Amino acid sequence: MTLTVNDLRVHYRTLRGEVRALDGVGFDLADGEILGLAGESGCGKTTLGKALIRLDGRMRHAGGTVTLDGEELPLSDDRAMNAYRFHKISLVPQYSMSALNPTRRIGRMVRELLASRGVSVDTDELHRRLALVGLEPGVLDRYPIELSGGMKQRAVMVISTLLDPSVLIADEVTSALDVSNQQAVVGALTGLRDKGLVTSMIFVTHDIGLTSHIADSIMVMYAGKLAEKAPTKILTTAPRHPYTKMLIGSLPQVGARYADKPLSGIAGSPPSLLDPPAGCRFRDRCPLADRQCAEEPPVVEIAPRHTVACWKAA
Ligand SMILES: Nc1ncnc2c1ncn2[C@@H]1O[C@H](COP(=O)(O)OP(=O)(O)OP(=O)(O)O)[C@@H](O)[C@H]1O
Repeated sequence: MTLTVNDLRVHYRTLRGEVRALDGVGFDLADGEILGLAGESGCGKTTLGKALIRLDGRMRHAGGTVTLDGEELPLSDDRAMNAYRFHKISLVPQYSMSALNPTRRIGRMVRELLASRGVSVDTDELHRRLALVGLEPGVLDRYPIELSGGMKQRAVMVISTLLDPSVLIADEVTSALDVSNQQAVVGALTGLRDKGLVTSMIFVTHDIGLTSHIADSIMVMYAGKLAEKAPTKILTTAPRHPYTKMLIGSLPQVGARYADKPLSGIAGSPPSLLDPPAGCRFRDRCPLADRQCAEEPPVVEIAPRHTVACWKAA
């Protein structure tokens, strides 16, 4: 098992109190697995990715453990995390392609980044990796503004995986791209895994349709908790959590006309994570909710590799 996350709790300190962005999340990431992480805005996807790399000043590790390749990560110790960050676990952050330094050529950024980690550039290897994601060596002499969004995103992916991390977290790397650039980025990510340059991957996205093309399994989060995790085929064709069913049911279908099949959203909104209610957090929006749902549902493995947190899923 590459990564084991157990009852992870990460809060943000705010003037109004602590926001319980991750409130007891647990899952495994197997060797070679690409895990799609889905759920509506604010459910904690980005917080999970950040927590595994660096807790910023407002974030607090409130409990739980993360084990990577058999070692527990010192999440609260920023300095100790340096030994893991980028070397063993790496992140392509949301909006990272727009955050590239506009005054630096790509090649110089690579050299500076590697130097900061005490590693020198192996030019042949760098060219091989660029080719793997469909980029010419010439991109190293270019400024970010000279590259398309998809090229920048692929360059960031190469930079993030130069030290062959065990886990790569890719946060919304396809959101701002057109369909063909999305395909190129998804192809590049799977190529990095298939060539063994990263062992396993967490692919964070709003787009459950796209993630089903790349992910071996999908985890759906709701309001800081795990709702359901299952192999992709099962999660998309036979989901058990009412929230997953509604998410899948609200996906638009190409060719379906609104008049024949109106798009159905999920009425209501998630609870505030400042002071979340007890019990199932989805119950105010759930058509199946009853008195039992005032108790917090346990996360149950209802079939091999299929876990779900819902009283009504059994
Ligand atoms: N810096 C912060 N300070 C306080 N609360 C925060 C902060 N960043 C995120 N949050 C809150 O933490 C919760 C989880 O946010 P997070 O960004 O992890 O969700 P997300 O699922 O990644 O959303 P999105 O898809 O919009 O990126 C939300 O309630 C959000 O408002």
